[in-house]
Amino acid sequence: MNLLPSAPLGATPVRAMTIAGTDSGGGAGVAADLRTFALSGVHGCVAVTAVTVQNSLGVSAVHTIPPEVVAGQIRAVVTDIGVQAMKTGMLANGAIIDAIVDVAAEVGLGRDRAIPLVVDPVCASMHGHQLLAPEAMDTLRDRLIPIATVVTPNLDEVRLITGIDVVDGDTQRQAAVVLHEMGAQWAMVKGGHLRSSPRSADILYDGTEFLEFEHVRIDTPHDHGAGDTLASAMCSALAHGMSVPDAATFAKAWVSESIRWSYPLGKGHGPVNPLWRVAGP
Ligand SMILES: Nc1ncnc2c1ncn2[C@@H]1O[C@H](COP(=O)(O)OP(=O)(O)OP(=O)(O)O)[C@@H](O)[C@H]1O
Ligand SMILES: Cc1ncc(COP(=O)(O)O)c(N)n1
Repeated sequence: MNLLPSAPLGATPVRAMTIAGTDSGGGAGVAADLRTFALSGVHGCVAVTAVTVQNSLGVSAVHTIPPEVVAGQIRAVVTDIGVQAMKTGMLANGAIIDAIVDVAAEVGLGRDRAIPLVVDPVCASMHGHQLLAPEAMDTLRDRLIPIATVVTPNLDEVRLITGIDVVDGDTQRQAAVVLHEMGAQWAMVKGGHLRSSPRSADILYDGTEFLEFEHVRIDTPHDHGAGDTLASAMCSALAHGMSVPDAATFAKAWVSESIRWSYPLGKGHGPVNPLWRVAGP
């Protein structure tokens, strides 16, 4: 695959920010995003939205950060360090989403603004634990998705956001149309959960054409953090100035390799592993 360029040692690199929760097991959330940012030549900045008590078996507690502290982290970074792209992951509740959308208008974040925004609409962990309050769904739909440069739901999230039950490529494309109509500039509907298919195919749509990104399905239980890794790789590529389709091509190859080199950890699901980028066999 084509890799993104790194800045020469000592020079200021491209910057990106993740607005997401922490995973104490280090598999998903902020930890996953920072691994991908660093390994794809990007300095990663962080706005923490929630602290989760989490391991390979699941999430046992969540502590949310006050909305004004989330907005403060974003404002502090944009006004000093400057970033070329951002992504959202776990946002926990509607008040945090409102704070992000408000500060986004202030700092020029989102579609048709200076800083592109990847919205990974995380609703639950892979173990089924809720990571977004159900009453926040309207705020996600009405306020955050309309400022997304690209929104990247998995099939469970598609069902919660659009009501569409994706069972094949046709319903996947139908969901992408609805997400685009909700205001996202691009919608990328991930097919990782269509487990009956031998290929894992994601559909990208911008209101004019459907693009498909696919890879043979890798047989592993260790796919914790795959969604975060796809979205942060796309964020890195956008920070480097790539178009959304080129960023999606890069991110799909990046996450596929990271799933291929995932490893067991704990008694449950191990994490995907972008360290293939530097640690060869
Ligand atoms: N077994 C697999 N083999 C190859 N690619 C996969 C596999 N599972 C998921 N993918 C790809 O990984 C990316 C993440 O997709 P997925 O639909 O699993 O999202 P997600 O549920 O948000 O991820 P996760 O919950 O694991 O963080 C997509 O590009 C998807 O096609
Ligand atoms: C803090 C945080 N953010 C995101 C996820 C989703 O990742 P997954 O679907 O692999 O559990 C998670 N489990 N925890």
